[in-house]
Amino acid sequence: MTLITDVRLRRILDSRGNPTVEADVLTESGGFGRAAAPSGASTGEYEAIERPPTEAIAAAREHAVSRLVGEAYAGNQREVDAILRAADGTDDFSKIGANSAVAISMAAAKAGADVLGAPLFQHLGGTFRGENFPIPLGNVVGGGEHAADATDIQEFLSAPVGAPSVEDAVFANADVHATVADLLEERGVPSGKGDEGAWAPSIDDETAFEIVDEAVSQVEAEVGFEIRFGLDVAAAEMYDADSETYEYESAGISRDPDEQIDYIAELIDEYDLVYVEDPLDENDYDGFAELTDRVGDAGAASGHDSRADRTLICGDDLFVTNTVRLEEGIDVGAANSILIKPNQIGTLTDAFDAIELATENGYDSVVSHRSGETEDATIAHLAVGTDAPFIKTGAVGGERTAKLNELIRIADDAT
Ligand SMILES: O=C(O)[C@@H](CO)OP(=O)(O)O
Ligand SMILES: [Mg+2]
Repeated sequence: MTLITDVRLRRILDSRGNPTVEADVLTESGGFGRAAAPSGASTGEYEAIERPPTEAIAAAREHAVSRLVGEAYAGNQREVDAILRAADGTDDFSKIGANSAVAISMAAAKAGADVLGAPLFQHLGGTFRGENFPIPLGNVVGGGEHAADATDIQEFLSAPVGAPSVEDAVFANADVHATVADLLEERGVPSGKGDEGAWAPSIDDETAFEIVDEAVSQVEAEVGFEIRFGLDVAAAEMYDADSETYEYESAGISRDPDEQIDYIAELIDEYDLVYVEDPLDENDYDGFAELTDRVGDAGAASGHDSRADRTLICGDDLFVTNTVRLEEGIDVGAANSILIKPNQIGTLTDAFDAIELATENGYDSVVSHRSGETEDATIAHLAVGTDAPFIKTGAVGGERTAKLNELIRIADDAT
């Protein structure tokens, strides 16, 4: 019944106004799934390859579509994804493009769920997936590759670790975002927004820490549950391999790797950070291991939610959702958490395998959006279906709220 009868591919707009790939998958019994590929700006060196959409679509039509149509069952995700891999024939999807691959993979999953009449998270995770919801990490101030003339650190992330429900958590992050705007206005700092909807004022990192710390405390007092915050340093973007230093350009500071580790450890201590993503370059497994060893056990939330019982050191560009790179990290104790971005690796199967490997080894998974997004909400279902403890998908903005509102609907049994 879920035999794929058609795969249609087209170019659509993403949130940055760039073209991206959308896929429709149709099945024999009338099942339908539609999904679109997101796109990164601070992409990791080891990510699967995103091809220009026109080329990715042509290549997928030529090499993948005929292998799926009349051959594969949308309900059998591993089969669909294995066919995509075989049709591509490379390790990094450089032939059909990870953008075509991930769009087809996610659309097939939705078509499979549609035939079953089940919500996507249940098709992906099974009936007995449990009752947990991920804690949303909301980007409230940012710069780096996501906004010009703003903070060096790419993302300051509100983390409502004590929220009693996903709905409370989503609204708390929106409150923190709004409170940051008030605090910026009080200081007379004008601000636009970056690619993910976070405020992108022309302030240094130190000022951003003060403002986010204050905003989080204010909202915490209002809502009555614990809110902490975290960072995506996106340090690979500031690492200069020639001088072997991290360049904080707006602050005019250079840090060597040891100084960078000390700096991050001090920030965790001073601001009681619950989450730090990519604090070091994407090739520095040993540095990640040293930092994790120093701070990984710190920062337990005060008893609200056992899912936030330590400081997460998360590998994004380090692991690129790739089980081979994650294995290397596990071997040396680099990080205690992995960012999961399906388009970094190309298929839902690969993303699942990374989550499973992480869980087996005590690493927390953080399912994530990209800076370039669409209204596609698959990652909300992926996070719930895999029981991921965190999801990072912004705080405001239509392409971000598409996922956040879907989480609320899932909790309300209304998808
Ligand atoms: O670095 C990141 O984690 C992401 C998403 O926030 O950014 P991008 O999609 O630009 O890689
Ligand atoms: Mg990142």
